[in-house]
Amino acid sequence: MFKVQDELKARGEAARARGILPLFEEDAGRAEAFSIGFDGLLFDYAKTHLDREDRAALLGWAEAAGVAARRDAMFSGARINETEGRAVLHTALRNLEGGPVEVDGRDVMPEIRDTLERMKRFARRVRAQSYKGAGGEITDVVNIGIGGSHLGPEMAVRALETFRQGPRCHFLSNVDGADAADILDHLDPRQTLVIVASKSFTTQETMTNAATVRDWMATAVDNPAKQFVALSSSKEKTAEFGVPPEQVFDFGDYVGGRYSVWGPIGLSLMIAIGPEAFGMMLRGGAAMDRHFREAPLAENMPVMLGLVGLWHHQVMGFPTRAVLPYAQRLERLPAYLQQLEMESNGKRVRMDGRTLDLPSGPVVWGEPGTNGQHAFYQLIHQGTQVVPCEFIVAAEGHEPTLAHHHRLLLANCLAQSEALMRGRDMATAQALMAEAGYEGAERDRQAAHRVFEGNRPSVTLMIDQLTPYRLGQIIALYEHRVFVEGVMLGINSFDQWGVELGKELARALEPVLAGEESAEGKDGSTRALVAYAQRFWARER
Ligand SMILES: O=P(O)(O)OC[C@H]1O[C@H](O)[C@H](O)[C@@H](O)[C@@H]1O
Repeated sequence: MFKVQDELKARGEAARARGILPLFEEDAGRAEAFSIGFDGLLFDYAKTHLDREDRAALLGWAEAAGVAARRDAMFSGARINETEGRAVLHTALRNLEGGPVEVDGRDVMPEIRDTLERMKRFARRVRAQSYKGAGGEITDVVNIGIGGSHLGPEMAVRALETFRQGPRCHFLSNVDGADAADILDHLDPRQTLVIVASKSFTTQETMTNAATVRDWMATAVDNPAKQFVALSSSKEKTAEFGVPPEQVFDFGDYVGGRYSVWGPIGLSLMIAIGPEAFGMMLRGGAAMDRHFREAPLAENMPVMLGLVGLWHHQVMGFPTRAVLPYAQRLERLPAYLQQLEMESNGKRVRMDGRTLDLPSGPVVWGEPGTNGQHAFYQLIHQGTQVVPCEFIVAAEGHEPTLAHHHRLLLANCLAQSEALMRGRDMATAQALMAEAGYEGAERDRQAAHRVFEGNRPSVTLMIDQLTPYRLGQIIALYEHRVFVEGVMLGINSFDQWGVELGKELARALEPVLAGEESAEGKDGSTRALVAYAQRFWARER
């Protein structure tokens, strides 16, 4: 195993001491050498501590970890999700111009194409208003799902609002009745199409919400199941629920939940933006797949984004990373990436069963700029923790009459990465305070608060404009980045055993809360919290 602890740790320390800005002075070609342009995207990682030798060392690690071979195994349909015994083929969902993809000798492309055609036909009918609810045309679509069956379509529908001509889409996910109440409150059941999105069709939150929405619909519609669509891997369970088979869109177990927006789980998106625009998103994803498979590692965008991630978290020891889209319509991208990255790489055991000897994936968080600037950027600029930032911004917006807004947005984005890198030293701060009339010790005290350490790394992903194609590229870029980091850490990015224990305990606690089972055996804290709720309920009744 390549010893990152040794060579790279030493490199990380040297890089920290050296800083970022001097690298631009030493290397006039740095901006070009530390960026990758591909098919309309510009990924700039020049504002990091990496120099050419550090990068070569990271690439050495990628080679030693067998990233290329593992990537090829994934695309080939091998069962690389070893803890669940599954192939990992979300890429096949967008392989529409490619050749066959086989799992155990069976080509999965015909079933993928067939389902996509059925989705298109259905989406067209809803959009053309030839598919009708009990009260006429469908004005609203409610997608019921959680995790991977929620975040992808919700994020993408919001991102592509400019392209929406179809009915309004709502996303019901939380088992909190408030979520259902707030969404249903504004809708007419006779004109609402309900999509139950659940790969397993057993997820407690989704099935509870689906039953509630079916009851709500039954108050106004004779046959509510007719206005239900199911997206799932389990045809038996969708039949049990009563969804007509022609309204069930299924997919293979080789599509993981958090990678599933490209197929049936994306139906609400397809209804919103239309099959053609949805197809453009698939094309964008496929273009990134080709790049990931073909570009040499050093010029490979997902590989380099992954290496920068590992450099920041595993080598430099920065505990989190912020995703900061300067695009209001990408407001759900950080939440989407939280699942993609943290559910994929937040693990402490390697594929071979050994405990990781490096930190696993970082905490990922973020909010759109410029809003974040007026909230948490204080910590990013002057806090004691370094937060590597990932900026995403388009050169142009979709509001031609508001182009001046967009220039301000872009100026703010670029200013932040510059400020993080440059900082402001004590001498400059002192001069500013002297100008403001402070003197002596008071000048220095005031100046200390206005110092910015600088040397804080960021990367910027720049696009021309946020379109379905670009969104497809961006999602696939992040999917492959997560893959690269997972392979290099030796972990399985495609299972999620860590979510199971809480589910089991919740199932056991419900009857305890209901008073049907005793709280005996529970810890004192849990017993006290149960007792508080029960006392409250007793008083209410
Ligand atoms: O699509 P479903 O089977 O309903 O699963 C929904 C979600 O719940 C699971 O517990 C996992 O944490 C997610 O990876 C998954 O996307």
